[in-house]
Amino acid sequence: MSRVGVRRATWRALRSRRRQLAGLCGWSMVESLPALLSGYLVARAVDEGFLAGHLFDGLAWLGALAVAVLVGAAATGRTYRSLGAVVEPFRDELVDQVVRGALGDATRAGGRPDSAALARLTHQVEIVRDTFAGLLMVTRGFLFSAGAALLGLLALAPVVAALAAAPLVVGLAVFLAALPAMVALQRVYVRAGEQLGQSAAAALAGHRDVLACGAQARVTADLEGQVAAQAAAERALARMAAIRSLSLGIGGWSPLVVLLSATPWLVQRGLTAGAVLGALIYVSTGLQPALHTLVQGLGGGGLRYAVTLENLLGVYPAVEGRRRPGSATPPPPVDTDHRAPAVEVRAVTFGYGPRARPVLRNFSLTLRDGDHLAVVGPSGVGKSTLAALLAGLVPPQAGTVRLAGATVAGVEPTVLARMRVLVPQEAYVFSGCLADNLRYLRPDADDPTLEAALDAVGARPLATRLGGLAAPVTPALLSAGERQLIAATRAWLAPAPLVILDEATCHLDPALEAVVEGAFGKRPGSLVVIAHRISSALRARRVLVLDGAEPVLGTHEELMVRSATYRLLVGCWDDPATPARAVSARRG
Ligand SMILES: Nc1ncnc2c1ncn2[C@@H]1O[C@H](COP(=O)(O)OP(=O)(O)OP(=O)(O)O)[C@@H](O)[C@H]1O
Repeated sequence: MSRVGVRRATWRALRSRRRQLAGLCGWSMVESLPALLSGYLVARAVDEGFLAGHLFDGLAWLGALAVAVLVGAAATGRTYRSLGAVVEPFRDELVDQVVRGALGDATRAGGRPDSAALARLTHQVEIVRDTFAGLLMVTRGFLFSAGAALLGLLALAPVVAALAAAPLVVGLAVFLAALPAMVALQRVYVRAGEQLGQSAAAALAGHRDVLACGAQARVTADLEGQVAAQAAAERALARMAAIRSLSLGIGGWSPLVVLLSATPWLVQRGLTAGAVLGALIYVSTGLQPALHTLVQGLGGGGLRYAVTLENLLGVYPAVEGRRRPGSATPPPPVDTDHRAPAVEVRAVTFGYGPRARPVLRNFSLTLRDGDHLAVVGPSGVGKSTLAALLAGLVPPQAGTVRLAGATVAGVEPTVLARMRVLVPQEAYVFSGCLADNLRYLRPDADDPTLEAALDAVGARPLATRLGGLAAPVTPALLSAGERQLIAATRAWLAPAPLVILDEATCHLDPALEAVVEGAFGKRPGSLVVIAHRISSALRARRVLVLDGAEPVLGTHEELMVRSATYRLLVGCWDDPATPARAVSARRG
């Protein structure tokens, strides 16, 4: 995501809150009253009061200044209220988008949202909120305070305004010229920190694997390299602070020097002592602090704002334009071949680490469109691994997995979502209404379509119990089976031609499981069921037995003859839903 994206998002946030921004500007104007009047009132107090021998007149002018200060202080409180009205809605939009994006990614990938990443992103949203607020405050503070001080200087004498404004402009120009380089360095620093955080977290989470593979030295060297890179980035950023000091020196301090050294000349031209004092007050209490705040604010929080927002927009670009279910842009088309097999696994070898024994070795499988396959085997043999390979969640170390002719390894989640839907055992349901949960993989589905899906999958009683499509869903209050039923209905609605159920109905009673699998069996496309009960195998057209040796593929009858593992599994499965009628139903 580019800087242009950040600029566009910022302008959009400001433009859409013009009224609140006008309020902020109005109160800022009142707040800058002391900055506008201070030098002028002091000049009058000195010239017409104290130097003229009129003590009370002088005090009266200073009293007027005190009133202006009180009014300004009262206005400061109101500026913060207006600031909240501009900043908080922007923050809400960002949070909304980040959470939607994370849920969308998780649902499309058929798993849980990455809560650590989500926490990191919402923390970044808070950073953006705080720095956006800071940026607004320092920018408008500079514009109004420096503007007011320059106006005051003009009122005193145009020549002193020119003497003070010239160095200010040069100092500001130096700072603005260095700003892009500062943003670039800040970006490098933030990226280095993120990379280090991710690598450290990955190393910590996988420390057993690291030890098992004997990779401690390599992992430590990698992390040390990243620590060094982050330190170098921080040093480079710190060096940039020198530029900030230079611009402050030119723009903030040299106007004072210029004015002081020009005093004799100014006095010769008829400038009064009060006017000289007033000009010095404008520079030292108006221009200089305004520039100081701007430079420190932009150079600190402003850089963090730009880089953090850039980061967020890069993860969820829709932050730029709020994405709503139903208005989602369709994912790019998948380059599929309708004549190709629905699933084609060719000579796949996969293991969870270079030294780990492969879970699948030289494994091949072909399913035609409309096929219905059950996968059975002892615990830990690799059934879920096969499901993950078919779903493109893990890439094979050798061989290929193709769905309708398209390779799945390394494909974007949005594209994968068009090719297959994987329903894991841990059903993912999010807080929201039932309809939102069901529509997640098919945002354009209207209510009648959702109702039809509920009927097909046998989820109608659950929907009625919850209170209909608009009823709120609280995942923690649902039973595991109810969550599975919602996830199954969502998958049934998905446009993907291949459905993979990985023990996705294990918490349903056998009768409801039969209804769900029957619904998927009638759905156009292909179905792979990692079987939890023998009844699932009996309903399938073909069964794949994985037992660590050579996988065996066949019908139930064939496998009863050919596979001792299968016979053993059938014998062990204590399944009340295994009557002969299930076999005859399948045959029919
Ligand atoms: N992320 C992982 N990292 C390392 N090893 C893993 C990982 N996931 C699974 N394994 C190992 O791979 C093998 C196959 O696991 P898998 O979950 O595919 O088996 P399964 O047949 O689905 O088992 P179950 O029926 O108990 O769910 C097991 O030995 C398991 O310990």
